[in-house]
Amino acid sequence: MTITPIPPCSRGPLISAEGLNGVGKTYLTNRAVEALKTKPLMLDEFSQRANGRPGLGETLLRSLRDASAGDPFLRGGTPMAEALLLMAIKRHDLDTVLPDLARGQTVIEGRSVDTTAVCQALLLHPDDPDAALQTATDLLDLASSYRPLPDLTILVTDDASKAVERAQRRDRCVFTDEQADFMRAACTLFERLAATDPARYRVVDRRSVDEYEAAEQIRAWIQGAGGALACLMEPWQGPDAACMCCGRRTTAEAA
Ligand SMILES: Nc1ncnc2c1ncn2[C@@H]1O[C@H](COP(=O)(O)OP(=O)(O)OP(=O)(O)O)[C@@H](O)[C@H]1O
Ligand SMILES: Cc1cn([C@H]2C[C@H](O)[C@@H](COP(=O)(O)O)O2)c(=O)[nH]c1=O
Repeated sequence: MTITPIPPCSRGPLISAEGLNGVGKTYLTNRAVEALKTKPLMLDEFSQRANGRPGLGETLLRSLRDASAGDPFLRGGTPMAEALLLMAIKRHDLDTVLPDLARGQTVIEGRSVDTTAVCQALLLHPDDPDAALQTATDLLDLASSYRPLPDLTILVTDDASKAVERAQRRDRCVFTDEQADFMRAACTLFERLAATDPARYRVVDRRSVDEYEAAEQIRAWIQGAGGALACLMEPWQGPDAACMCCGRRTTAEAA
């Protein structure tokens, strides 16, 4: 029996933008996209969904908002149950863009399962950064059994205090000391998590590049993400499953 590899999938790349509230994900990604001839499909961050699109994802998000009584990090006191709901929302997001990926469109998610891994791991281990890192990695493994991880994850990072300032100015609010501390811990954990998987993450650090360079780096990463992508498999179906985008199986038996 000979196994003949088949050509790469014609799907588009799935890219996520990650980082703290107010770090500039939306601002820089929009700047980057302005410079692209072919525009990606942008999947809104959670706060942009306030007015509600119909559907299951929105309903799940509303129940998290209700249960967390206005907490900016959707903390309702049961971090693992919340983690599973957040992963379900991110699975729902993927479901809604599968037809776009299948026709070759680039899709950019404003936040993906890495935010879930970081925030929920910090809630599970508020005083133990190493345990939080291990749990964040484990939560990403769990998330990757719900849905494929993004092909590329762009982490925008900065001094946490600068991100806090920008988010406060934008939202005309003042974070409590506890919320600002949570953001500082999330900043460190995002950076440590990114370092565990350099193949998937690209990090733009606003402490060392200005906004023009940052937007240009992001543009180049988005532009370079397409082409020669592997098929997108249902993680829970194993390696012989058909691609969610092109419908093919990754290996074909030849006579
Ligand atoms: N280089 C910059 N110069 C001026 N304003 C900026 C810059 N970067 C970001 N901002 C502003 O800071 C605010 C926060 O940025 P942005 O909304 O992009 O953050 P974000 O990472 O998407 O945050 P969140 O996840 O909370 O939505 C916005 O009002 C944005 O316009
Ligand atoms: C996806 C996700 C989000 N959050 C938090 C992070 C923010 O404080 C809000 C949503 O804001 P956004 O920047 O507009 O997306 O929700 C979270 O705690 N866990 C998550 O998985």
